[in-house]
Amino acid sequence: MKIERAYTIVTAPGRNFVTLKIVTDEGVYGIGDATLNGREQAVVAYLEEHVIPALIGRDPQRIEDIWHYLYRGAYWRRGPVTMSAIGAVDMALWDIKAKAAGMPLYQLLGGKSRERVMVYGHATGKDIEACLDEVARHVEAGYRAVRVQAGVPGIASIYGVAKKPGERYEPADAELPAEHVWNTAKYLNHAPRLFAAVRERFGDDLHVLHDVHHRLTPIEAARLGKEVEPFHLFWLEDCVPAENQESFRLIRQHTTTPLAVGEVFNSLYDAKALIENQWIDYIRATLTHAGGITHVRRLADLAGLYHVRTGFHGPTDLSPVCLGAAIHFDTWVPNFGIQEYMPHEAVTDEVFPHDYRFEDGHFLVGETPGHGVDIDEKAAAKYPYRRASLPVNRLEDGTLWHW
Ligand SMILES: O=C(O)[C@H](O)[C@@H](O)[C@H](O)[C@H](O)CO
Repeated sequence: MKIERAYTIVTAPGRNFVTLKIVTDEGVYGIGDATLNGREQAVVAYLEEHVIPALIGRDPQRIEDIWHYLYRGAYWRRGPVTMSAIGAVDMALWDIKAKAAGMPLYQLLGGKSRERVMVYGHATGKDIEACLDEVARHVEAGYRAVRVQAGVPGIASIYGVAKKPGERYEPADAELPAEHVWNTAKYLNHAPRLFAAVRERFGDDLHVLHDVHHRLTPIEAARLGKEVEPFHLFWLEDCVPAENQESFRLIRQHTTTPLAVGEVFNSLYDAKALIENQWIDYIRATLTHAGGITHVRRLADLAGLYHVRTGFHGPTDLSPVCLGAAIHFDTWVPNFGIQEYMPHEAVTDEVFPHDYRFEDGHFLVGETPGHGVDIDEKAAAKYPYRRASLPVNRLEDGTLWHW
């Protein structure tokens, strides 16, 4: 088998997505998700100029060799653009291998470790009351786990909370970055009240999660983790920016609140110290941004040695292709924790037909050979790319902060 053709498809059904399609001389094709929110065209250029020309004529079944060819062979290692491009190639090649074998992807990985994959949904509201109503809506829909984010009095806009009630939250909401204002003291005083209210209304059984979105310093994160211990969070996510993995040592010394991190990681090396020192409980790197199935499998295996479980990133800015492949991975991976789920818009699902199903707070993997997600190129052509950027955050004195 040989790779005959490969090309990128950029489409915006609801939001921008980049898909790589690899076609073989035997007619089998595979697709991979290459979407890097707010930086989509950088990955397209990387794929078209540097990756696709080097793939033509290669044997698509040699996934391992192609992975190293693209990683070591670039000389310049890691980084979100490179790793998302490699991730898309890798996902498409696993899709091809599984189709050629006539098996759903999870079978090739090692078979089912579980019957279904628990997900967490997002409940957000402009204040605690509105957020509780959203939690109730999720519980009624069958969710066992819910991430809660509420507006904070005195902070005009907050991460995760839509501008208008009932509106979908999409962070890349402007052509150039919108400017938000942040106040750590107000947030820290308010956040524990939200978790107290959730426990009060929904009891002990619901899994409650929260995303700090990288905004605290280590000692502030330690305070938050410690103060919310009575509310037994499933996890506290991205409590500090994690380039300095050592920061988590300090947080860990102060709190038993479980910690999750890694959605912006693109390599095992971003998480190595976090895992080996058991400073975290859940690793959130996912297939598109961290070099595909081949690399994330190594990361998950390392994590498993240290009791760290997976909790893959699953926002709407990863396409159904990444989500579908992730559900196969989640079905197989022994040290699975949870899968994030932000439902895509109906137009997105129309462009990306798939066989995974959501039922009773869980995903059920499909049985179609491959990863079970396709792209309808005709439908995709109806939704042209529009530049969209993630916001920036400033402190009240104008200092640029972490968004
Ligand atoms: O926990 C999450 O799902 C995330 O924080 C996302 O929603 C990011 O903000 C988004 O992926 C940025 O592109």
